[in-house]
Amino acid sequence: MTPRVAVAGASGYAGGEILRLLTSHPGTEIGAVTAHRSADRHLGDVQAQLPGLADRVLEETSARTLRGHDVVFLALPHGQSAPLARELEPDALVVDCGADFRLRDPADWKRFYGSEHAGTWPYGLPELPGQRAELRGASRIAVPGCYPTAVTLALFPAYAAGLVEPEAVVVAASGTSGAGPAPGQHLLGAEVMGSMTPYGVGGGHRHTPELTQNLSRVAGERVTVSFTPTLAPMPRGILATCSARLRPGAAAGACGDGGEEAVRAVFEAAYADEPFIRLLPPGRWPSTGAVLGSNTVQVQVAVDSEARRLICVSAIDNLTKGTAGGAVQSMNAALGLPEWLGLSTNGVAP
Ligand SMILES: NC(=O)C1=CN([C@@H]2O[C@H](COP(=O)(O)OP(=O)(O)OC[C@H]3O[C@@H](n4cnc5c(N)ncnc54)[C@H](OP(=O)(O)O)[C@@H]3O)[C@@H](O)[C@H]2O)C=CC1
Ligand SMILES: CC(=O)N[C@@H](CCC(=O)OP(=O)(O)O)C(=O)O
Repeated sequence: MTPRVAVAGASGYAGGEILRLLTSHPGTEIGAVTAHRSADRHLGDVQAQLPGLADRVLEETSARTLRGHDVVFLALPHGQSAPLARELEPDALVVDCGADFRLRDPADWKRFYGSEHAGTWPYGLPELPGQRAELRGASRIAVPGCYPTAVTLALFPAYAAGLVEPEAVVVAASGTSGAGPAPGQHLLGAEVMGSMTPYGVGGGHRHTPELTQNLSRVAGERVTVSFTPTLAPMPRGILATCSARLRPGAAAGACGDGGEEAVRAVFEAAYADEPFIRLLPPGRWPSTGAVLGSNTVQVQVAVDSEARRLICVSAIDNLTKGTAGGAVQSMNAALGLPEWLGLSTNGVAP
């Protein structure tokens, strides 16, 4: 039987992107679409890019409207998912795009989100080593933050192979849709266009513990991450530039003749069976424009022999692979469907 899918937060950026993907998903049927302030409005009033669903009426977001579905996507502000999820059927698949269930350490949650920790769900990043087994048949999934998706997928092969020291430095630029449509002064077009600025500098961004959690798990030891996010004057996309010092043994090989090929071979092997990760040919670099609207992750790696550092660069669309695409991919994995169903590797360019 075709799974019936509800989308909570259907009036938002992430909810709208989930619906865009589900309209081309051959294995699901769209059920309730819900919202908060936009409840009772037509979807066409708030998501003009979805003409096929324009006549659907947004219902209020509540357990009553979401129950009775096989799959429920929650695309709500942080903190709203946990109380709602408790009221949903235990055997429905609930996929949360918010942060409520991503972190394992309650102290991390308290420090970065300020409230009580609601728990930890299987993490919706199928490419993370060992994660597919955890997702298959799962009834609750926590979709990663957009920066953690871009950074973890760029760096995990280096940590899995023991190539680098457990201290990474990441500078990542994101399009403004990553912040949602909240009318903060700093997101006005006049403030954002033609200008770039960092934020959350000095370990203050809430994705820092998520990055540490992911990379430490792969490395088998605690990995610290110095993470600096940057707001870029574009609607969508994340470009993450990640680096880590090569371990002395690895550096000797990686910085010598043919070393970069050996490093590439590690990444090629790690990504070999991944439908959405593309290690670019030597000399080509990831660009956000090339992955727009797709579930693709572009990656490139280089060895800086002088600094003895490994550089890994990735590009994703924050709303597709960084949220809604990752959510649909994880749903597919949980339901035992091909992971690529409803998801494209082709971007929209120029
Ligand atoms: N934007 C991105 O790139 C990413 C977002 N996410 C996560 O996805 C979630 C949604 O983000 P995004 O779509 O950007 O945010 P939006 O602000 O665009 O959408 C939020 C949605 O939640 C609804 N909503 C607002 N307040 C409440 C409330 N109190 N109770 C129930 N529903 C409410 C809104 O309804 P209405 O508009 O009708 O009031 C809207 O549908 C967040 O947790 C975010 O962190 C994750 C990764 C990346
Ligand atoms: C540009 C921008 O503001 N981006 C958001 C990240 C959005 C996201 O993926 O994260 P969550 O799901 O954890 O909110 C931020 O830095 O807060």
